[in-house]
Amino acid sequence: MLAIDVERLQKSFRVQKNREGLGGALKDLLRREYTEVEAVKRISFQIPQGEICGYIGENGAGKSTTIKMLTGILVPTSGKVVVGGYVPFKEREKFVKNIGVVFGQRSQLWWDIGVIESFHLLRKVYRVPENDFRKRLDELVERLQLGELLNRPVRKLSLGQRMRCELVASLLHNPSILFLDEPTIGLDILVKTEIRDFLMGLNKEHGTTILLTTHDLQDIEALCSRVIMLDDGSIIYDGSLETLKSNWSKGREIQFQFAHPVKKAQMESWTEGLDIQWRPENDLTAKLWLPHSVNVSEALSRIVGATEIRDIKILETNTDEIVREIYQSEKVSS
Ligand SMILES: Nc1ncnc2c1ncn2[C@@H]1O[C@H](COP(=O)(O)OP(=O)(O)OP(=O)(O)O)[C@@H](O)[C@H]1O
Repeated sequence: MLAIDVERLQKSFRVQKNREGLGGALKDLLRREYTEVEAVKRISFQIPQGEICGYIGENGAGKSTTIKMLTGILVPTSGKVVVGGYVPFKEREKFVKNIGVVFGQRSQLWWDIGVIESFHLLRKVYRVPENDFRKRLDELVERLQLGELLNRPVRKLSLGQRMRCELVASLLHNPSILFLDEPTIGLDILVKTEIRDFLMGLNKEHGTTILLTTHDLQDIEALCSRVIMLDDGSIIYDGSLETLKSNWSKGREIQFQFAHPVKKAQMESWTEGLDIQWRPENDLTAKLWLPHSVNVSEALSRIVGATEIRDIKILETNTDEIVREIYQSEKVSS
């Protein structure tokens, strides 16, 4: 079953033009002029139930506008949007029972009351039966270790503590689809890891579909099997992170640990004639940069034949760099 079905979805905003100077301001008063901003340009994608999908793009690419249409906050200008079997902006009451939303920069909790009071209020909003609520709350509190935080007012929580509470709040009604907008923004690496582990577990155990918007590509690497990349309102990539990396990385890096000290000139002599760069770190370790054009097995056999190797490590392609490059070139084929 499809959790999210989007076809030729489009959103334009009418934005007031501001003319320059005092004369311009007077003219604006008498006769306003407007321009159209097309924030989302006829995008189509389908997300099956149980998938974790990353939704990425530069500032202003149209991510929030899409999420707002998917969660029923904004009405599309045209196109089809069905989430959990409902049209979000039309069937709001039934629709919201099926989704959870966490906006990293905005809270759904009441600032001055204890966290547990907010949870009770949300139970009433979503009409969750008391027994189901208790069971769910106990499970979530244990998973996210909220125990002693429950009676504190939200304003006295750290950002990491608040984010954990936000996640619980979004899941109390057991939604099958979760929208996360920058859920780890501003958090330290420990809390980020905790949240990523929690989301992974949630997806595995409950089959929760997750659409994750983030600028933190480590979130994507840790969680997403699929990534949709947006640029200027259009989808420029929809596929696996692996394919994105292999299509876009220019090569790979291999780290060698030698059994005996080696000088850079010696390393270069082993791979003479190959378009390869050696970067020694000390006498016993060096990194080798191999562009895709170079035959890896030829390079490796030359090196292994020339010296004794203690260890070889193929280093991960740096996704941040790849994505930055794609944003800059603004073209990608899936
Ligand atoms: N309410 C609005 N009125 C007019 N223009 C808008 C409105 N909301 C968004 N836009 C414009 O639509 C475009 C897409 O904005 P959107 O907020 O969806 O981008 P984003 O990818 O979420 O960016 P960010 O990463 O900065 O949150 C931008 O040009 C933005 O200025």
